[in-house]
Amino acid sequence: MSDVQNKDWQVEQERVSAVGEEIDRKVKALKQNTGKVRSDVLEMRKTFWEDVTVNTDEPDDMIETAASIKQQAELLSERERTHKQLDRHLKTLDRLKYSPYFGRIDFLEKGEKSSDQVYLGIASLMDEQDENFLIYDWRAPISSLYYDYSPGPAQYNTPEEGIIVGEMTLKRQFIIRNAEIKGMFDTGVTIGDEMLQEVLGNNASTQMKSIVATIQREQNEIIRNESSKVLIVQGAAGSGKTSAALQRVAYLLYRYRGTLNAENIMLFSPNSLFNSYVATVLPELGEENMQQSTFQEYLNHRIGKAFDVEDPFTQMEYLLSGESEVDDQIRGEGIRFKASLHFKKIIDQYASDLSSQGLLFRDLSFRGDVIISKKEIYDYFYSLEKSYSIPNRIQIVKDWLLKELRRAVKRERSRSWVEEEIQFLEKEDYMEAFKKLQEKNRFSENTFDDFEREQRLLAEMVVKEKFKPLFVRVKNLRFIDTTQVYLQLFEQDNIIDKGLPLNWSKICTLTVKNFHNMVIPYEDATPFVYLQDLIEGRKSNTAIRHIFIDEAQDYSPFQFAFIQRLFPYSKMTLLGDFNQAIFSGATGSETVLTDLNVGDEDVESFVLTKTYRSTREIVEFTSGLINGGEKIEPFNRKGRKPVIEMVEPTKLNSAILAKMKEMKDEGHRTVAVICRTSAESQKVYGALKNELPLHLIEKGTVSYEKGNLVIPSYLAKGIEFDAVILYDCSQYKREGERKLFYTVCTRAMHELHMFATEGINPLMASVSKDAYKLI
Ligand SMILES: Nc1ncnc2c1ncn2[C@@H]1O[C@H](COP(=O)(O)OP(=O)(O)OP(=O)(O)O)[C@@H](O)[C@H]1O
Repeated sequence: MSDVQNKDWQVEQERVSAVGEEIDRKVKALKQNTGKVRSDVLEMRKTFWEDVTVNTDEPDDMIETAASIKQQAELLSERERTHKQLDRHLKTLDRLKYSPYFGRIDFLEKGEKSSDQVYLGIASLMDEQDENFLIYDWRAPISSLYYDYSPGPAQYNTPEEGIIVGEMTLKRQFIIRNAEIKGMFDTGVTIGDEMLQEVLGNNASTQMKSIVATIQREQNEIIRNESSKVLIVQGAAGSGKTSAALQRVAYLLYRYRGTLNAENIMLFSPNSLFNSYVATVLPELGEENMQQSTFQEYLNHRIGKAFDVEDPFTQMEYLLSGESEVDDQIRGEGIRFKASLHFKKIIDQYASDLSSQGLLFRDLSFRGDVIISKKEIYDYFYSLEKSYSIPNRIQIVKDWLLKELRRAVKRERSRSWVEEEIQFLEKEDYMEAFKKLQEKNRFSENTFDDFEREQRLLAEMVVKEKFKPLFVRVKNLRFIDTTQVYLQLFEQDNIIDKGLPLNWSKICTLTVKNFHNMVIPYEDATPFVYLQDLIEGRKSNTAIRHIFIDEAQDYSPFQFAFIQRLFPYSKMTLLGDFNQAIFSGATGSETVLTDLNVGDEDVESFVLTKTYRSTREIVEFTSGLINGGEKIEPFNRKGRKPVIEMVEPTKLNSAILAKMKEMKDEGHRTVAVICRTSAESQKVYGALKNELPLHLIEKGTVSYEKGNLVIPSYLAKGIEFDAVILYDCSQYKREGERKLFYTVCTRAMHELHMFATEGINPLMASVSKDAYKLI
């Protein structure tokens, strides 16, 4: 290091220490404040019931009591919120103390005499007088200079003053750990190769990390995009789509602080494992996590317990098992058809036809007798004014049915079964009836009249209790036979007559059979819920303002249209890679990335071709597997070539065991054996679990630890491992599995080792022989 560099280093270290002192001061002040709020909260929790006036004697008192409880609860929750905020702030300061910033730029604004020094960290920090920024938040407008430019002319955009032009005179990067500068580089064009090398060369983590220190220019564009309604990011495996998405959430929360909260943002992710994988990024950046769900969870929630909804993983297992080529073909055709916007249009038309005829209802029965028949409901529905929408008419029918049920309750009171039931009532029920009578002030003394009234009340109680399920059913609109209405599409010839797939009648038989077995195949779940919404009407969700769909290639055009309808006021960010469309790859259906039904003016698309996860050698191998792979640009990190090792089937398990041990000894912390199916994973796990510490990942697994893992192919998407061992790559034979094969190989950061029992698979024919080592 030269003297000048040495001096710079010293000056910067002094600044780090000075900033550390300021942080200490702020922490001290904040802790005092937090302590006060914490004791307030504890005190309030302890004395909660002393501070509310509880009196339940009279209705008026009850109202007053409720109001008092509410007021006290609001006070408590306000204090708790403040406490949470202070706590978060403290944690952020703690992180800043450890590593206050990662970058510095000197910027000379046009017309100014001296340049500003801008230090960038995960949050901003003011000096003691609260006048100057010691650290700028990485999301501040000026910080974008750091990501977008190298030294020289530069500009940035501010919401208040528009574009600010000037010159960047210095760009410096820091690696600071425990308040000590460990590395410092003045950089040129890109954001330091050195720094990226350092970050990417590390071991894989079981939790995703934030990338704020090394965000690349093209990623920054995505993170800060504010203009588009639908933003689509198509990016190669490992190009940082998920990372960009999460930093974008953090950016939006910063940019729209005060109007946009974490609850207003929703991320649809591929599975529960992925949910926990990404869960630490935002808290690490001092932000609350957005809402997260899988689309499957949403569908399950909507369809309820009446049916088993098949999940995409079961669908995948079925397709991979290749049990019957013919069944596969029919199922595949059905899946393609039901994923399409054409099918959505058919359902739209069908729903509009249902306005004049064809809706189906269920009888409402009580104790074996039909009290309102489906025919009566049908007649009532179609007697209503046709200009009312179906959902409006359904509401009117509901009100009518509730009225009819109340009438039935009255009729039923004098039936003999009621008297019998009364005999079996518990003492508490009598007491309750007695209390009610007292409340009504009608109970005078032990007269005959009183007895009569009590009997009437008891009868009403008994009947109402028995009628409860019927009321619930009507309120939940379960008098509509949605299942049968959906199945009509497949049972009546005249409803769908255009653009039908070849094996339509077989698809119909299969669909009906599944529903009768109380199973909704995954491909039917969205169309079914969509039709249900058209009939019942569903209030759109207005709370969610921004939707992120990761692994968007797994969503069909129909599913995306459905999501858009649910969240009409929401902006959308879709991130995906059509080379990893493993579900649609297996069936050849369209995905939302290939068939997006939104106006061009609303859409902005970005393509990420640089990839960061894997070593150059692994990328050279994996990009040979796909069309257009030559466009993928690996980050220059050296490693060993992927290896394909021939092995006899009987020796496969022991070879895997030896390889896992070897990888571990080489210092890899997460070593994943990726199997094609879940059945295969279970077999490997069973065979090896007593030989070394091993975790099996299944579709319900929510998190995983470092170490040795066995995981089915389709669950590995989105995550990464130090070393990947492919169980038996000879099995990936069909063209439909190319994307699956590409996806599993791209999970490896440092090592990719493939075992093969029947030689190289045909999908590898397109890969240059130089890109792997065959042993
Ligand atoms: N700018 C960056 N700086 C540092 N690391 C990065 C950067 N961009 C991406 N990475 C790293 O590259 C890896 C892949 O990133 P990520 O999972 O976000 O990619 P992806 O495009 O979603 O991948 P896939 O489609 O294969 O699931 C992660 O380890 C991530 O931390």
